[in-house]
Amino acid sequence: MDTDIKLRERNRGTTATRENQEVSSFDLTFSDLSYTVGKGETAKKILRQISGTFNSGKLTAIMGPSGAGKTSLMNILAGLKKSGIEGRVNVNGAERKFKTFRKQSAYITQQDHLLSNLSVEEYMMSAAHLKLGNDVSEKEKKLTIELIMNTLGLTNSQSTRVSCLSGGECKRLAIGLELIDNPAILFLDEPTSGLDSSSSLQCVAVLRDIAKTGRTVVATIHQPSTRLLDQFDQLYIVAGGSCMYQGPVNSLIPYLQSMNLQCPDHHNPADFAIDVASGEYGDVVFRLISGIENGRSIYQDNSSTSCVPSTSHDTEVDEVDETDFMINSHLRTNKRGKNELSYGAPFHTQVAVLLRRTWRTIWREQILTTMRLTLHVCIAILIGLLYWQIGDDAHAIYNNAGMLFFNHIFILYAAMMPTFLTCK
Ligand SMILES: Nc1ncnc2c1ncn2[C@@H]1O[C@H](COP(=O)(O)OP(=O)(O)OP(=O)(O)O)[C@@H](O)[C@H]1O
Repeated sequence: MDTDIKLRERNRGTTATRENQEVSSFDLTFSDLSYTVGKGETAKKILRQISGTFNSGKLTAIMGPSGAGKTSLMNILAGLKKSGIEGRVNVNGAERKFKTFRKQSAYITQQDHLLSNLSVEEYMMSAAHLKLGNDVSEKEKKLTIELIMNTLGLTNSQSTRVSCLSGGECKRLAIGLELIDNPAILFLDEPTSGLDSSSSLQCVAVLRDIAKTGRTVVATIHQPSTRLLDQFDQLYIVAGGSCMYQGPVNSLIPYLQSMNLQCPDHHNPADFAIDVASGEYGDVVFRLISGIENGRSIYQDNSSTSCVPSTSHDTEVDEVDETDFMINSHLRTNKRGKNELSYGAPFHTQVAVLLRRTWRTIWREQILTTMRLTLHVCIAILIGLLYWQIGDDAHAIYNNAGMLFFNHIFILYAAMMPTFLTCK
């Protein structure tokens, strides 16, 4: 209760400075993007001169049948793939610069690679130390993570270890960790995979809130329910490496209707669109791709002009409520790392934070720690008995060398043991 009040007070305090906050928004456009893997006869075209626009302040879903090229597209846009690519990717109209872009954006993978023995708060704090560096005070870091946890609904679980979190909470934690250094563009690969419908809704609602703060949020998504789909602002459908639809979610059905494709009553529009993209309604995909000019246009359900060039978009950010602003204001204050291209914490801080974090995780592996302690004690007794008082005996030089060799090997393997035992 106290924390709630404090947070509200802090929030009120930051609201006063709202006018002074610079909102850096990044519109991502890509044109004639092709992606080919392999060479010569084995070459495979994954993306085919695809174009599109992902606007700031919008939550965009990339949808499509399995193998259509969604992940490839997102990896290319996030800068994770660099070879075999043709075409242009622009940020706010200027060519994307990899070094800058990697710092302006964050990529949240489908699998959360989280350390299971840390609590939510410890995890967030370690990330804050690493990402925000020494220029940001401890108090400011604490405030930042408190606000992120509050916004993502993780406050009640802040002392819970990752191993005990639900799937939805793990996903929200993964998002929270990326939010600490205030990325302007957020890519998420299937953020709802493995979550039940209510956790999926919660997760996407969080993403929607983040988008409302002026960020560009792009997520690939598989078979969303109608309710889930409604949470998204924009939809980008990939079919066989080409763009089949780009536009607002609620314009999807009118677009398909304009191509003589009638979504059956009570049918999930997302499922219908995927069926169409998979070719279940005949060879209409080509018409759909031409209709949207392979992503060069954005469809709008407007009787006079149905398609507008993808560059003429509305970048106006929706009105944000108190919660949205919490992310907006406090995270924006931490933008120095992004804009000045610094590397967050200096090397010695990184080493110290990572050592502390590793020590905690190892110590909390109770079975492992007990085993290691027992093993060390047993081996120490054994070596002590075997090589008792040989150090002063010049005749036992080979035994001395043998003991040193044995100790080195033992220390080496004992250090590797946690990796063997904890890797899955
Ligand atoms: N490096 C590669 N070498 C060969 N084929 C590849 C490579 N990368 C991707 N592909 C192929 O490209 C196609 C698109 O892959 P991608 O992962 O982008 O699809 P997707 O739409 O994300 O699928 P899913 O929804 O199943 O994850 C697939 O057929 C995949 O096998």
